[in-house]
Amino acid sequence: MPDTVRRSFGARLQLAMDTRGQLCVGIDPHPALLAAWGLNDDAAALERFSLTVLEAVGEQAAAVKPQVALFERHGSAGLAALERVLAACSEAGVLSIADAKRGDIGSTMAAYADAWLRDGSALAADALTVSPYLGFESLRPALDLAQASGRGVFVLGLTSNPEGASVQHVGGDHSVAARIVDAAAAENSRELGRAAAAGSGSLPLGSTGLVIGATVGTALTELGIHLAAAHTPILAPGLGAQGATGADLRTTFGAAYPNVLATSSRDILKAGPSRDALRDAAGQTLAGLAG
Ligand SMILES: O=C(O)c1cc(=O)[nH]c(=O)n1[C@@H]1O[C@H](COP(=O)(O)O)[C@@H](O)[C@H]1O
Repeated sequence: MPDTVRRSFGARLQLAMDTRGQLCVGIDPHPALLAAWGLNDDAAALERFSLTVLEAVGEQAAAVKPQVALFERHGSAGLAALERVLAACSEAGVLSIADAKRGDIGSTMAAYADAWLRDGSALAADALTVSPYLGFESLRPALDLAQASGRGVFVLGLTSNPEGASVQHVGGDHSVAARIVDAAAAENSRELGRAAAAGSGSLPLGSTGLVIGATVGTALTELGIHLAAAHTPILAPGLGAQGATGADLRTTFGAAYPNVLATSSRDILKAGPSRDALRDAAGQTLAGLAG
């Protein structure tokens, strides 16, 4: 990333979605997928798998999202493979979202931010998934470093798994999820206000995103959560393998749908290792998102 005029993550994501559409392809090299692709379950195979996905869908996807857990399975060799995959995303001009779901007390959060969001870090990605369950403000080091370095975060809001409701729905009209959504919106208002004051013009999206599952159905309405007027990017996992469709996304998010980056992993990855088949699968998913 050049040191001169650095664009925000929100601006870069908006450009990528305007040009390529609203699809993020998850890079989740599960052991069963590696086997189905005829690969061993080792670090070299993770890299080959990931680079194949990147080559296949790099021009269709607004972003790719490597699932860090599946690299951690292979210890330092797996993380070294992830470093090379993140570097390859950057060289290919494809936004990378490291799905590590980090969250800790502020002093430790600063170290996670340093690892994933600092220029020059071997694991630097364009954005990182983070967990707010130690308190939204515990994420401050990541929020601040992301904005300072032209990167972003996606904060877990309403996750795609059914168990998430037992924590995230608590509080009714003042649910945990609604508070996270409001905190992200406030963060983006401040960022966009500073950008406008600095003469950067009006930016459509801030750099503090939310994770809201494609599978959440009517939960947004039930919890009284309104996303339409917010400048918050929304990462929506749950397409395909977890059962959600493009039509579900359009219904669930309504007027906020333009801010949604829909993400699918296994449903696309199972088409590999043929690059053409991966491309076709991503193309079909994109067509479903367009309606
Ligand atoms: O942060 C995420 O990406 C995430 C949040 C969430 O609520 N649900 C969810 O499935 N994910 C991730 O998104 C990916 C979904 O994979 P598939 O179900 O294969 O499409 C996995 O890497 C999950 O860890």
